[in-house]
Amino acid sequence: MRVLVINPGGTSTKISIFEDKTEILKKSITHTREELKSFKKVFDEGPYRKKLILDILKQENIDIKSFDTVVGRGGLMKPIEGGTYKVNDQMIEDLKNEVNGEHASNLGAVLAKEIGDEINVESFVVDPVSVDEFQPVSRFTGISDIEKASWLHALNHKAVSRKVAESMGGKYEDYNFIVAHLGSGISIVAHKNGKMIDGSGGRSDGPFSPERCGGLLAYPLIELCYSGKYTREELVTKVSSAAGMYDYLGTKDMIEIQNRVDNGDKEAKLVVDAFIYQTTKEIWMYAASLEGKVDKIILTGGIAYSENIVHKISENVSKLANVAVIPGEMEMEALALGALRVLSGEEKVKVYR
Ligand SMILES: Nc1ncnc2c1ncn2[C@@H]1O[C@H](COP(=O)(O)OP(=O)(O)O)[C@@H](O)[C@H]1O
Ligand SMILES: CCCC(=O)OP(=O)(O)O
Repeated sequence: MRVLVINPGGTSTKISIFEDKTEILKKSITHTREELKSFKKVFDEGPYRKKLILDILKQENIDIKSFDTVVGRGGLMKPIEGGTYKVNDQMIEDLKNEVNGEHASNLGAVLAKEIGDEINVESFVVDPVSVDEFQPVSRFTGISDIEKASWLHALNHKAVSRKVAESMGGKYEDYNFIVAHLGSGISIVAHKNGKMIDGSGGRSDGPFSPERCGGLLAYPLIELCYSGKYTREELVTKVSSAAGMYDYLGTKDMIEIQNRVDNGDKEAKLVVDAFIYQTTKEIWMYAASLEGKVDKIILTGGIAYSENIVHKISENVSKLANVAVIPGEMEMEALALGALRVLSGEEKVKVYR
């Protein structure tokens, strides 16, 4: 089976080719802010990103007709349970109408379907961002107009959990994990026997990240909204891509920030300490969702490459459970394997309605 995997992100489009479970090609196209500025909506970027993908395949002398399936990172469709879904018209319509918000991953299904349709093969998405397995009690905020919903890096969460479970000799469903995805966005989630029952994610919840705010205080936020300092659009941009480390230190690059710390920059040290403190607190908090029965804490995402941060968080949570570190992400592999599981009949494909 030859699988084309497409993963559109805020600043990149990643593609991989898998032959069965083996990745034979991986490419990442970086998009600058300037480049994407001309598109009003994420959805408008589709044709541009598609052309870049097809150009790479051409450069690599890969015939698109050679693919047996195309799989994309699923975005913000209606809340659904985890699994592999065939891309259908309803899904495309919902993504186009941004039923659950705007995010680059919304293009995953669109690009997979367009290329799949062209070569007459099925297209899929796996564990989209809108996978919502929260238990009812996790949804309360204390204000009936606002419900907490799942909006997180579900694909990588489930992929690293499956990997760690396998290394422990069991299945994802056999264990309780707390997974901290530490990337440019952060999500920290309690996984109970294969379900993400509670967690903090990309929408102003949890610790601040390299580019996003964390959980915000209601009253100061109301004051800021009505202060006239920012328009609505500016504030949305700020909390989603110009907050966190960037707002405090002017960069989202954790390697640079660590260099500053190593060179004695006290301000940078305090911000990094605050990040470690908030992340530690959040991990301990989700232990409560698992009644303290935590089989493993998993640290993943780009920041999990940082020896200093990983060491400090691991020390801070060592009384709770052992820590496994899977730096970076396993998204491309998770997408390919998700499609292969349904094509081989190992797992039933899910229908999006
Ligand atoms: N070796 C490293 N040490 C510390 N931080 C790193 C390292 N490599 C990447 N990062 C940081 O990880 C973050 C990006 O994480 P990543 O998981 O790639 O996020 P995304 O895919 O959401 O952009 C950036 O802040 C980057 O600086
Ligand atoms: C919160 C899940 C979606 C998300 O924010 O992903 P990125 O951090 O890759 O933008």
